[in-house]
Amino acid sequence: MNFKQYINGQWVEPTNGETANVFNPSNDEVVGTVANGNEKDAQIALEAAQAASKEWAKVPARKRAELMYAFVKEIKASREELATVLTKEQGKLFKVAQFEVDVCCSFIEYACEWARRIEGDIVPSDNENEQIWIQKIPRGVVVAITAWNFPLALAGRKLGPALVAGNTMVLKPTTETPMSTLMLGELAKKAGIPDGVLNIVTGPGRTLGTALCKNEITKMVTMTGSTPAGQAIFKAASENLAHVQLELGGKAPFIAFEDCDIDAAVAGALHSRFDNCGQVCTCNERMYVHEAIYDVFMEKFMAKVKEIKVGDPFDPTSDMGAKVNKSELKHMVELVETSVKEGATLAYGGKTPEGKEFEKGNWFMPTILTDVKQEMTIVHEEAFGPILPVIKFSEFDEVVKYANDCEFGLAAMVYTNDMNRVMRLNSELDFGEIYINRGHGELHQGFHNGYKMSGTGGEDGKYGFEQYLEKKTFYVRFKA
Ligand SMILES: NC(=O)C1=CN([C@@H]2O[C@H](COP(=O)(O)OP(=O)(O)OC[C@H]3O[C@@H](n4cnc5c(N)ncnc54)[C@H](OP(=O)(O)O)[C@@H]3O)[C@@H](O)[C@H]2O)C=CC1
Ligand SMILES: O=C(O)[C@@H](O)[C@@H]1OC[C@H](O)[C@H]1O
Repeated sequence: MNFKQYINGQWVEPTNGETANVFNPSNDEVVGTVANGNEKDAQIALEAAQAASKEWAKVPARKRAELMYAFVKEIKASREELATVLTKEQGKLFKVAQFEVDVCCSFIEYACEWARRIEGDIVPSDNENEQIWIQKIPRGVVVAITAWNFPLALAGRKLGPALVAGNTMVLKPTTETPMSTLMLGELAKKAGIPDGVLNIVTGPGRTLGTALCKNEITKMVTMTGSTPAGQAIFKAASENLAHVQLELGGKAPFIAFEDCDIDAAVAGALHSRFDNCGQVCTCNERMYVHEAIYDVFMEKFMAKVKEIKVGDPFDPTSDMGAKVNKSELKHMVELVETSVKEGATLAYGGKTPEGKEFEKGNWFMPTILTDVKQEMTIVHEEAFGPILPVIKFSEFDEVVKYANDCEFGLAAMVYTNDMNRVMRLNSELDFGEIYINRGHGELHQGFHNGYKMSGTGGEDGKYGFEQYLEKKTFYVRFKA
């Protein structure tokens, strides 16, 4: 598969004629090429989005939603092809890739439900014969930049609300996993989305991405990815004070109190760490288990970890695929080495599985570290992979202090049946998204909101949709 830039409803060569290879994380094979675009491509795509923005904003929201439902229909019709490409470029289990296509669709469908809820206000004035009208209008051109862990779902999460709200978009997927996102271009065209409303370009974030963010045409930037990249984007977008929505890194604590349902907590801890090979921003990145249940909990948990089958993502019996690239794999090895040097015990995994099938690709075993201390690197640095440090705790105040001792503040997971404790945790845990008695997994009608270095703005739900709208206030005086 070889892709060009999708601009103004056409597939066009990058201005520099350069291409980049896309590699299969499971076997290192080249699965396709994409445009390795630059600043010039960014300008061309932004001008196309700008040219389409006035007409698209005039389309009644309900009609926009009808076109987006038609887009969803086209995506659903290509579910198997999209999921196959997604697995080949990202390495995720095929069944997870199929689910991700469904999630991309449900993000867009959720946004369509807001089409007839774009409501402003008429506010009484302090002056006689005057009214105040606060109107909700589209921002204009939105730049969306996505990460490699859920490229298709993240695309739907952003283009859905942006386009339903009446904006046009330039979408830049990561160079790691761009192909399934590029396929959305053809499907949007088939659905009747007007040319220029959705443009999809590929190229390095530091060059093409930065050019998109700092351009005066850009009225909003929505990005999902690492904190350092998010900070760079924040700076670039500040040149024209574009509105910025950043979903960044995380280091979610998972806390099992002495009164928890141990089997439920074990199940929640397991999937919250190893889903998508641990490459989810809300993953269980550090686990705190109360001393009273530690032995029985860890016996059950380790038994389940050892059952995890790493393997071919197209094999329905596989439980976990490969890491997305070599540098991520190297990061896994380094984190384990550092942890052991700092005094942790490698209780399981910590290396590439044995076997011929693992000689190529970026394979890493589910890894458990015990005898971990709060001050160790692994408790603070995001792994974003299948490594879990475990700490035994005794007191409530101690574990809350540990949980909050983190530069990130995205998600936290807690298992307890003590309502008083839940209410205290609600006020004392410094995270934007807290799961009580269940593992991670946000819903569209929630609000995916990172505190501290996990981001700014938040997305999803009512508050996420609102960010794709600008307000315009009229003071209207009339003759009585
Ligand atoms: N909070 C959340 O919801 C999520 C957070 N993440 C975080 O993202 C990280 C992993 O994803 P990963 O893709 O490696 O993240 P990166 O931050 O490396 O890249 C994310 C996107 O940003 C682009 N980018 C990078 N630097 C810049 C820049 N200076 N200006 C403009 N765009 C830029 C990248 O382009 P390119 O790579 O093509 O150069 C890519 O499209 C992890 O830290 C994880 O925690 C991931 C998913 C969800
Ligand atoms: O960004 C993430 O890692 C999560 O928010 C993930 O992205 C899309 C999925 O729906 C979420 O689980």
